[in-house]
Amino acid sequence: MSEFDAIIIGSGIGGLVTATQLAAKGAKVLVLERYLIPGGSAGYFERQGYRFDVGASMIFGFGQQGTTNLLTRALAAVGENIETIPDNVQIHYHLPNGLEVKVERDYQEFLQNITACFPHEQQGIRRFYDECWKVFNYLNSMDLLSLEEPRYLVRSLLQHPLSCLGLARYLPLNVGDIARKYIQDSDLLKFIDIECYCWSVVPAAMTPMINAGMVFSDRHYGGVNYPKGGVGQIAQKLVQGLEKAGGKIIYQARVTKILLEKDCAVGVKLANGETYHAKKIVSNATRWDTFGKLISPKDVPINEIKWQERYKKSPSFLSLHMGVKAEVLPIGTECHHILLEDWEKMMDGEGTIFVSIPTLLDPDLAPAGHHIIHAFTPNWLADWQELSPTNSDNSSKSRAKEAAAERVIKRLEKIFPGLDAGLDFLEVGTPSTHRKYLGREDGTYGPIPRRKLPGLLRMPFNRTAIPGLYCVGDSTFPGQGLNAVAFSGFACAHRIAVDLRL
Ligand SMILES: NC(=O)c1ccc[n+]([C@@H]2O[C@H](COP(=O)([O-])OP(=O)(O)OC[C@H]3O[C@@H](n4cnc5c(N)ncnc54)[C@H](O)[C@@H]3O)[C@@H](O)[C@H]2O)c1
Ligand SMILES: CC(C)=CCC/C(C)=C/C=C\C(C)=C/C=C/C(C)=C/C=C/C=C(C)/C=C/C=C(C)/C=C/C=C(\C)CCC=C(C)C
Repeated sequence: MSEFDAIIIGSGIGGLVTATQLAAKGAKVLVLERYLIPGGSAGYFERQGYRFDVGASMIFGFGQQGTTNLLTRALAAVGENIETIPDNVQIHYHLPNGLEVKVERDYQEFLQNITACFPHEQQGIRRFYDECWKVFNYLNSMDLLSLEEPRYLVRSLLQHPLSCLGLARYLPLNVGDIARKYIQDSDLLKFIDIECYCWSVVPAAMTPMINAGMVFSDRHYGGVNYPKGGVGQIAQKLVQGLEKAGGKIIYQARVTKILLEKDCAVGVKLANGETYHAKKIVSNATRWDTFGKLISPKDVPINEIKWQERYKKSPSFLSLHMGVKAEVLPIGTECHHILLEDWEKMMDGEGTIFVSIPTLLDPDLAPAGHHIIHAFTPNWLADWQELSPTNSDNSSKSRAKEAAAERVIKRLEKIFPGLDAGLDFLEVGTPSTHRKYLGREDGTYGPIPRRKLPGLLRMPFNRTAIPGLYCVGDSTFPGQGLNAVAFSGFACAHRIAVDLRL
């Protein structure tokens, strides 16, 4: 007998949106989280008076209008909301050959900024970004639910025929296909590459146009907004809403096995030996952790093996969580920065540096007179494995961490002179830290195409080939990003609710 309608493995934002949506529809839901607190990559940790976000602090989906404000909507569905602080510049880019661009919240101002750098491409710039708006306006005109639910598709097609057909046209396209229609300047095309890379971890040629429509337009529409109290608040409030709606979450509950009966998923087994049963099982773990670990290799369906031939793990990150004296930040410093000195190194390990300074929006996250600087840069687990304490002595790993942190800080001194001298706190996270605390294989940021694929067409939805088993999070359509995994949560809960006849 099933104790629950649905068990959700993992309390990342994808898992929590699925859980809250189902609980709000009256389902009996259990969330099992291996760590001490909810949120996964959107969690937090506290040290010496600082509250650090685990991941980046650039949050989409908190707008007040339209249908793409999925975080606002997910919270509202369980009677919750979060005070947010608008971020007026999405990113301040510091790029090769002195190219400096600020992506202002105001669309016209952003177009002026980028046109000032490439005046000969004025028309192409406007046409490219206007085409992204077309995608966004299609998405933002309709309820965003499961594309695996035929009645929803028919209803959407009848109510919003232009939006549906427009989206269907863009589903197989990548940003590079569109950008090259309008833009010739090779440096401007490189700028479009980093505009994509900084959230999709692949260049424009491999970044789905639907996701670019979301990011490149919503930053000027709903805007980037920071949750007061830190990114961790989103998961905390979703859990509060889940419990109010009758759902349950258990922490330190690491699922080691998804139980199958007659090839159907019927329950889970925890590391402590306990078992739980439910009508539907949802995995918020990555596909690599789900198929091959939670589902034993002999039971992995063939379509999952094919998926792994098309998608590979993106690198993880080397993260520097810094507490700094306030004087380190020049007046007018923006919250998010991208630093890259050589276009050729954009996708290399330690190539692009990402910076978030959330205390510029919420000063309460650091002791008075101090700021948080979270700097992170792509990094591979393999580069640390031979240094792991099990293979050699711990000190070689510590030295390597110190040296890597020094390299990043030295480069950041160009934007924040005096950073090194102004350091009050430093904690360095490696790919193994991400693997350990987030339970993500190799600490990966998520799946990326192995080669150019047709946009989002090959990204799987929530159902899997194993009856009763669903996936949610960044290993499912439409991929990485908090608002993206929130969409995947809405879609997953919608499909399950229909399957459960709720
Ligand atoms: N925009 C930003 O600044 C920002 C910040 C943070 C995260 N993100 C995005 O969030 C996305 C990740 O969200 P997500 O929902 O896919 O997943 P996630 O990795 O954040 O969460 C998965 C959760 O499942 C738990 N888990 C994994 N295996 C488990 C097991 N066997 N048993 C129990 N619990 C288990 C983990 O501990 C974690 O809490 C990333 O793609 C990233 O893009 C964005
Ligand atoms: C009916 C017929 C014929 C067809 C159906 C067609 C149809 C209806 C299609 C519908 C498609 C849908 C609904 C698609 C939905 C797509 C969504 C919701 C996509 C959302 C994407 C969101 C993304 C990619 C958000 C990313 C955000 C960020 C910022 C991610 C991470 C950023 C960083 C890690 C970098 C941070 C940077 C710095 C500098 C710190």
